[in-house]
Amino acid sequence: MTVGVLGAGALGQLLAHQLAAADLSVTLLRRPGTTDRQISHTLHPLNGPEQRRSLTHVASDTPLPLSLVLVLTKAQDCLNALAPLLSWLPESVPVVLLHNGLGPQQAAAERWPERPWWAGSLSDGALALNPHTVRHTGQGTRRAGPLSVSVQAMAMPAPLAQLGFEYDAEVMTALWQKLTVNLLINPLTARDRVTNGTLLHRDYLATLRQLADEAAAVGQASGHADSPAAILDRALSVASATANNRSSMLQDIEAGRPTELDAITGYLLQQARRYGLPCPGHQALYQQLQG
Ligand SMILES: NC(=O)C1=CN([C@@H]2O[C@H](COP(=O)(O)OP(=O)(O)OC[C@H]3O[C@@H](n4cnc5c(N)ncnc54)[C@H](OP(=O)(O)O)[C@@H]3O)[C@@H](O)[C@H]2O)C=CC1
Ligand SMILES: CC(C)(CO)C(=O)C(=O)O
Repeated sequence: MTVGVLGAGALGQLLAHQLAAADLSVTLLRRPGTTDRQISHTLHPLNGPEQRRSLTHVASDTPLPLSLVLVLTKAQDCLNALAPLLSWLPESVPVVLLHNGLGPQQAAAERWPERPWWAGSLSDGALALNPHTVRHTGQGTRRAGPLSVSVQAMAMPAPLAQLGFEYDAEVMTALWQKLTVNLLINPLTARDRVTNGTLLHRDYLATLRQLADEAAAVGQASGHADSPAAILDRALSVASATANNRSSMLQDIEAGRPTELDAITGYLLQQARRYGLPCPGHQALYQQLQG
Protein backbone atom coordinates (compact mmCIF):
# COMPACT_ATOMS: atom_id res chain seq x y z
CA MET A 1 0.00 0.00 0.00
CA THR A 2 1.07 3.55 -0.68
CA VAL A 3 1.10 6.77 1.35
CA GLY A 4 -0.38 9.67 -0.63
CA VAL A 5 1.06 13.14 -0.03
CA LEU A 6 -1.40 15.83 -1.10
CA GLY A 7 0.56 19.06 -1.64
CA ALA A 8 3.91 18.64 -3.38
CA GLY A 9 5.49 21.83 -2.02
CA ALA A 10 8.39 22.24 0.39
CA LEU A 11 7.11 20.13 3.26
CA GLY A 12 5.29 17.62 1.04
CA GLN A 13 8.49 16.89 -0.88
CA LEU A 14 10.51 16.62 2.33
CA LEU A 15 8.11 14.06 3.84
CA ALA A 16 7.88 12.17 0.53
CA HIS A 17 11.70 11.81 0.50
CA GLN A 18 11.70 10.69 4.11
CA LEU A 19 8.94 8.11 3.50
CA ALA A 20 10.81 6.77 0.46
CA ALA A 21 14.05 6.67 2.49
CA ALA A 22 12.19 4.49 5.04
CA ASP A 23 11.34 2.09 2.17
CA LEU A 24 7.68 3.06 2.09
CA SER A 25 5.82 3.47 -1.18
CA VAL A 26 4.81 7.12 -1.65
CA THR A 27 2.91 9.08 -4.31
CA LEU A 28 2.62 12.84 -4.63
CA LEU A 29 -1.02 13.73 -5.29
CA ARG A 30 -1.26 16.66 -7.68
CA ARG A 31 -4.07 18.88 -8.91
CA PRO A 32 -6.70 17.17 -11.15
CA GLY A 33 -5.66 17.41 -14.80
CA THR A 34 -1.97 16.88 -14.01
CA THR A 35 -0.31 14.20 -16.16
CA ASP A 36 0.82 11.15 -14.16
CA ARG A 37 4.62 10.80 -14.27
CA GLN A 38 7.85 9.96 -12.48
CA ILE A 39 9.96 13.02 -11.68
CA SER A 40 13.51 13.17 -10.38
CA HIS A 41 13.56 15.07 -7.05
CA THR A 42 16.51 16.29 -5.00
CA LEU A 43 16.67 16.63 -1.22
CA HIS A 44 19.36 18.64 0.56
CA PRO A 45 19.15 17.02 4.00
CA LEU A 46 20.21 18.67 7.25
CA ASN A 47 23.37 16.56 7.24
CA GLY A 48 25.09 14.60 4.54
CA PRO A 49 25.15 14.72 0.77
CA GLU A 50 22.19 15.57 -1.47
CA GLN A 51 19.80 12.71 -2.21
CA ARG A 52 18.09 12.10 -5.55
CA ARG A 53 14.92 10.07 -5.92
CA SER A 54 12.38 9.43 -8.60
CA LEU A 55 8.96 10.24 -7.12
CA THR A 56 5.60 9.32 -8.62
CA HIS A 57 3.15 12.17 -9.33
CA VAL A 58 -0.51 11.26 -9.87
CA ALA A 59 -3.58 13.52 -10.22
CA SER A 60 -5.62 13.52 -6.99
CA ASP A 61 -8.80 12.42 -8.77
CA THR A 62 -7.18 9.17 -9.99
CA PRO A 63 -8.11 6.18 -7.76
CA LEU A 64 -5.07 4.45 -6.21
CA PRO A 65 -4.60 1.85 -3.45
CA LEU A 66 -3.65 4.30 -0.66
CA SER A 67 -3.32 3.32 3.00
CA LEU A 68 -2.90 6.87 4.37
CA VAL A 69 -3.00 10.45 3.08
CA LEU A 70 -0.89 13.31 4.46
CA VAL A 71 -2.24 16.74 3.53
CA LEU A 72 0.48 19.38 3.13
CA THR A 73 -1.20 22.16 1.18
CA LYS A 74 -1.42 25.66 2.62
CA ALA A 75 -4.41 26.04 4.98
CA GLN A 76 -6.50 28.04 2.48
CA ASP A 77 -6.09 25.31 -0.21
CA CYS A 78 -6.85 22.33 2.00
CA LEU A 79 -10.62 21.91 1.41
CA ASN A 80 -10.41 22.45 -2.37
CA ALA A 81 -7.51 20.03 -2.60
CA LEU A 82 -9.37 17.38 -0.60
CA ALA A 83 -12.61 17.43 -2.64
CA PRO A 84 -11.42 15.50 -5.77
CA LEU A 85 -9.47 13.02 -3.62
CA LEU A 86 -12.35 12.29 -1.26
CA SER A 87 -14.69 11.71 -4.21
CA TRP A 88 -13.08 8.25 -4.62
CA LEU A 89 -10.93 7.55 -1.50
CA PRO A 90 -12.44 4.71 0.59
CA GLU A 91 -13.88 6.06 3.85
CA SER A 92 -11.60 3.82 5.93
CA VAL A 93 -8.36 5.53 4.81
CA PRO A 94 -7.01 7.92 7.49
CA VAL A 95 -6.35 11.49 6.33
CA VAL A 96 -3.88 13.64 8.31
CA LEU A 97 -4.16 17.44 8.08
CA LEU A 98 -0.79 19.06 8.74
CA HIS A 99 -1.11 22.70 7.69
CA ASN A 100 -0.50 25.68 9.96
CA GLY A 101 -3.42 27.57 11.47
CA LEU A 102 -6.89 26.44 12.53
CA GLY A 103 -10.28 26.33 10.87
CA PRO A 104 -9.93 23.98 7.88
CA GLN A 105 -9.45 20.99 10.23
CA GLN A 106 -12.88 21.53 11.79
CA ALA A 107 -14.43 22.43 8.41
CA ALA A 108 -13.12 19.20 6.82
CA ALA A 109 -14.34 17.06 9.72
CA GLU A 110 -17.80 18.69 9.49
CA ARG A 111 -18.02 18.42 5.70
CA TRP A 112 -16.91 14.76 5.58
CA PRO A 113 -17.99 13.48 9.03
CA GLU A 114 -17.56 9.76 8.27
CA ARG A 115 -13.83 10.06 7.60
CA PRO A 116 -11.12 9.03 10.11
CA TRP A 117 -9.50 12.46 10.47
CA TRP A 118 -6.13 13.04 12.09
CA ALA A 119 -4.37 16.36 12.54
CA GLY A 120 -0.91 17.43 13.49
CA SER A 121 1.81 19.96 13.26
CA LEU A 122 5.51 20.10 12.46
CA SER A 123 8.04 22.70 13.41
CA ASP A 124 10.58 21.61 10.79
CA GLY A 125 11.91 24.08 8.27
CA ALA A 126 11.71 23.15 4.57
CA LEU A 127 12.55 25.41 1.65
CA ALA A 128 11.65 24.59 -1.96
CA LEU A 129 14.60 25.71 -4.09
CA ASN A 130 12.58 24.85 -7.23
CA PRO A 131 9.51 22.62 -7.83
CA HIS A 132 11.64 19.46 -7.59
CA THR A 133 14.35 20.42 -5.10
CA VAL A 134 13.89 20.93 -1.39
CA ARG A 135 16.24 21.87 1.42
CA HIS A 136 15.56 20.64 4.97
CA THR A 137 16.51 23.76 6.91
CA GLY A 138 15.59 22.79 10.46
CA GLN A 139 14.71 19.67 12.42
CA GLY A 140 11.50 20.25 14.35
CA THR A 141 9.14 18.38 16.59
CA ARG A 142 6.27 16.50 14.96
CA ARG A 143 3.02 15.67 16.68
CA ALA A 144 -0.21 14.11 15.45
CA GLY A 145 -3.38 12.84 17.01
CA PRO A 146 -6.97 11.94 16.35
CA LEU A 147 -9.38 14.67 15.31
CA SER A 148 -12.46 12.48 14.84
CA VAL A 149 -14.04 10.75 17.84
CA SER A 150 -14.20 7.55 15.75
CA VAL A 151 -10.39 7.52 15.50
CA GLN A 152 -9.65 7.92 19.20
CA ALA A 153 -9.30 4.20 19.83
CA MET A 154 -7.04 3.71 16.78
CA ALA A 155 -3.27 3.40 16.94
CA MET A 156 -1.31 6.05 15.12
CA PRO A 157 -0.77 5.04 11.47
CA ALA A 158 2.69 3.41 11.27
CA PRO A 159 4.12 5.77 8.59
CA LEU A 160 3.56 8.73 10.94
CA ALA A 161 5.64 7.02 13.62
CA GLN A 162 8.31 6.25 11.01
CA LEU A 163 8.42 9.96 10.14
CA GLY A 164 9.07 10.75 13.82
CA PHE A 165 5.58 12.00 14.75
CA GLU A 166 4.75 11.69 18.44
CA TYR A 167 1.23 10.57 19.26
CA ASP A 168 -0.73 13.36 20.92
CA ALA A 169 -4.17 12.49 22.31
CA GLU A 170 -4.82 16.23 22.81
CA VAL A 171 -3.81 17.35 19.36
CA MET A 172 -6.14 20.38 19.46
CA THR A 173 -4.05 21.73 22.35
CA ALA A 174 -0.87 21.29 20.29
CA LEU A 175 -2.53 23.02 17.32
CA TRP A 176 -3.69 25.87 19.54
CA GLN A 177 -0.18 26.32 20.94
CA LYS A 178 1.32 26.34 17.45
CA LEU A 179 -1.38 28.85 16.44
CA THR A 180 -0.37 31.21 19.25
CA VAL A 181 3.27 31.12 18.07
CA ASN A 182 2.16 31.93 14.52
CA LEU A 183 -0.23 34.63 15.82
CA LEU A 184 2.57 36.53 17.51
CA ILE A 185 5.39 35.97 15.01
CA ASN A 186 3.96 35.73 11.49
CA PRO A 187 1.85 38.90 11.03
CA LEU A 188 4.36 41.21 12.76
CA THR A 189 7.36 39.87 10.81
CA ALA A 190 5.33 40.01 7.58
CA ARG A 191 4.14 43.58 8.21
CA ASP A 192 7.59 44.89 9.11
CA ARG A 193 9.52 42.58 6.74
CA VAL A 194 11.89 41.47 9.48
CA THR A 195 13.40 38.17 10.62
CA ASN A 196 11.83 36.28 13.51
CA GLY A 197 14.73 37.28 15.77
CA THR A 198 14.01 41.00 15.28
CA LEU A 199 10.92 40.53 17.46
CA LEU A 200 13.23 39.96 20.45
CA HIS A 201 14.09 43.67 20.39
CA ARG A 202 12.47 45.58 23.25
CA ASP A 203 10.56 47.82 20.79
CA TYR A 204 8.26 44.86 20.06
CA LEU A 205 7.62 43.79 23.64
CA ALA A 206 4.51 45.90 24.33
CA THR A 207 2.89 44.77 21.08
CA LEU A 208 3.73 41.12 21.69
CA ARG A 209 2.29 41.40 25.23
CA GLN A 210 -0.94 42.84 23.88
CA LEU A 211 -1.21 40.10 21.23
CA ALA A 212 -0.56 37.44 23.90
CA ASP A 213 -3.17 38.94 26.26
CA GLU A 214 -5.82 39.02 23.54
CA ALA A 215 -5.01 35.48 22.33
CA ALA A 216 -5.14 34.13 25.91
CA ALA A 217 -8.59 35.65 26.50
CA VAL A 218 -9.94 34.03 23.32
CA GLY A 219 -8.20 30.75 24.15
CA GLN A 220 -9.68 30.64 27.64
CA ALA A 221 -13.18 31.36 26.27
CA SER A 222 -12.82 28.55 23.75
CA GLY A 223 -11.46 25.94 26.18
CA HIS A 224 -7.66 26.39 26.00
CA ALA A 225 -6.28 27.20 29.44
CA ASP A 226 -3.21 29.05 28.20
CA SER A 227 -1.94 32.10 30.10
CA PRO A 228 -0.70 35.33 28.45
CA ALA A 229 2.75 34.67 29.97
CA ALA A 230 2.89 31.13 28.54
CA ILE A 231 1.87 32.41 25.09
CA LEU A 232 4.46 35.20 25.19
CA ASP A 233 7.25 32.89 26.44
CA ARG A 234 6.48 30.29 23.78
CA ALA A 235 6.59 32.84 20.98
CA LEU A 236 9.79 34.45 22.27
CA SER A 237 11.54 31.12 22.59
CA VAL A 238 10.55 30.16 19.01
CA ALA A 239 11.64 33.61 17.76
CA SER A 240 14.97 33.04 19.49
CA ALA A 241 15.39 29.48 18.16
CA THR A 242 14.51 30.62 14.61
CA ALA A 243 16.11 34.07 14.88
CA ASN A 244 17.49 34.13 11.33
CA ASN A 245 14.32 32.72 9.69
CA ARG A 246 11.91 34.72 7.66
CA SER A 247 8.45 33.55 8.70
CA SER A 248 6.34 31.67 6.16
CA MET A 249 3.95 34.66 5.97
CA LEU A 250 6.80 37.04 5.19
CA GLN A 251 8.12 34.62 2.54
CA ASP A 252 4.65 34.37 0.98
CA ILE A 253 4.29 38.16 0.87
CA GLU A 254 7.75 38.61 -0.64
CA ALA A 255 6.97 35.99 -3.29
CA GLY A 256 3.55 37.54 -4.07
CA ARG A 257 1.71 34.39 -2.91
CA PRO A 258 -1.49 34.26 -0.83
CA THR A 259 -0.74 34.01 2.90
CA GLU A 260 -2.28 31.87 5.67
CA LEU A 261 -3.52 35.03 7.45
CA ASP A 262 -7.14 33.81 7.46
CA ALA A 263 -6.27 30.51 9.18
CA ILE A 264 -4.07 32.32 11.74
CA THR A 265 -5.25 35.85 12.69
CA GLY A 266 -8.57 35.39 10.85
CA TYR A 267 -9.33 32.28 12.91
CA LEU A 268 -8.61 34.09 16.19
CA LEU A 269 -10.81 37.04 15.19
CA GLN A 270 -13.64 34.70 14.24
CA GLN A 271 -13.47 33.03 17.67
CA ALA A 272 -13.22 36.46 19.35
CA ARG A 273 -16.45 37.58 17.62
CA ARG A 274 -18.13 34.38 18.75
CA TYR A 275 -17.34 35.14 22.41
CA GLY A 276 -17.77 38.92 22.12
CA LEU A 277 -14.12 39.61 22.96
CA PRO A 278 -12.28 42.64 21.57
CA CYS A 279 -8.93 41.94 19.89
CA PRO A 280 -7.77 45.35 18.65
CA GLY A 281 -4.11 44.32 18.27
CA HIS A 282 -4.86 41.30 16.08
CA GLN A 283 -7.60 43.22 14.24
CA ALA A 284 -5.16 45.98 13.30
CA LEU A 285 -2.59 43.46 11.99
CA TYR A 286 -5.29 41.66 10.04
CA GLN A 287 -6.36 44.88 8.35
CA GLN A 288 -2.76 45.88 7.60
CA LEU A 289 -2.00 42.54 5.96
CA GLN A 290 -5.31 41.74 4.28
CA GLY A 291 -5.37 41.62 0.47
N1 LIG B 1 7.78 24.92 4.70
C1 LIG B 1 7.96 24.84 6.02
O1 LIG B 1 9.10 24.95 6.52
C2 LIG B 1 6.82 24.60 6.95
C3 LIG B 1 5.51 24.63 6.52
N2 LIG B 1 4.49 24.39 7.43
C4 LIG B 1 3.11 24.42 6.98
O2 LIG B 1 2.91 23.30 6.09
C5 LIG B 1 1.97 23.66 5.06
C6 LIG B 1 2.63 23.46 3.70
O3 LIG B 1 3.72 24.37 3.61
P1 LIG B 1 4.73 24.39 2.38
O4 LIG B 1 5.11 23.02 2.01
O5 LIG B 1 5.78 25.36 2.73
O6 LIG B 1 3.79 25.01 1.23
P2 LIG B 1 4.03 25.12 -0.32
O7 LIG B 1 3.33 26.33 -0.80
O8 LIG B 1 5.49 24.93 -0.62
O9 LIG B 1 3.30 23.83 -0.90
C7 LIG B 1 1.93 23.72 -0.95
C8 LIG B 1 1.60 22.76 -2.07
O10 LIG B 1 0.19 22.56 -2.09
C9 LIG B 1 -0.17 22.30 -3.42
N3 LIG B 1 -1.59 22.51 -3.68
C10 LIG B 1 -2.33 23.64 -3.54
N4 LIG B 1 -3.59 23.42 -3.95
C11 LIG B 1 -3.64 22.13 -4.36
C12 LIG B 1 -4.68 21.31 -4.90
N5 LIG B 1 -5.91 21.79 -5.10
N6 LIG B 1 -4.38 20.02 -5.21
C13 LIG B 1 -3.13 19.52 -5.02
N7 LIG B 1 -2.10 20.25 -4.51
C14 LIG B 1 -2.36 21.54 -4.18
C15 LIG B 1 0.66 23.28 -4.22
O11 LIG B 1 0.71 22.75 -5.52
P3 LIG B 1 1.13 23.57 -6.83
O12 LIG B 1 2.62 23.42 -6.84
O13 LIG B 1 0.41 22.85 -7.90
O14 LIG B 1 0.66 24.99 -6.61
C16 LIG B 1 1.98 23.26 -3.46
O15 LIG B 1 2.88 22.35 -4.06
C17 LIG B 1 1.57 25.12 5.37
O16 LIG B 1 0.43 25.16 6.17
C18 LIG B 1 2.77 25.65 6.15
O17 LIG B 1 2.41 26.74 6.99
C19 LIG B 1 4.72 24.08 8.73
C20 LIG B 1 6.00 24.02 9.20
C21 LIG B 1 7.14 24.31 8.37
C1 LIG C 1 7.52 28.82 13.74
C2 LIG C 1 7.52 29.79 12.57
C3 LIG C 1 7.17 31.17 13.04
C4 LIG C 1 8.95 29.74 12.07
O1 LIG C 1 9.25 30.71 11.15
C5 LIG C 1 6.51 29.33 11.56
O2 LIG C 1 5.78 28.38 11.79
C6 LIG C 1 6.26 30.05 10.29
O3 LIG C 1 7.11 30.79 9.82
O4 LIG C 1 5.15 29.84 9.76
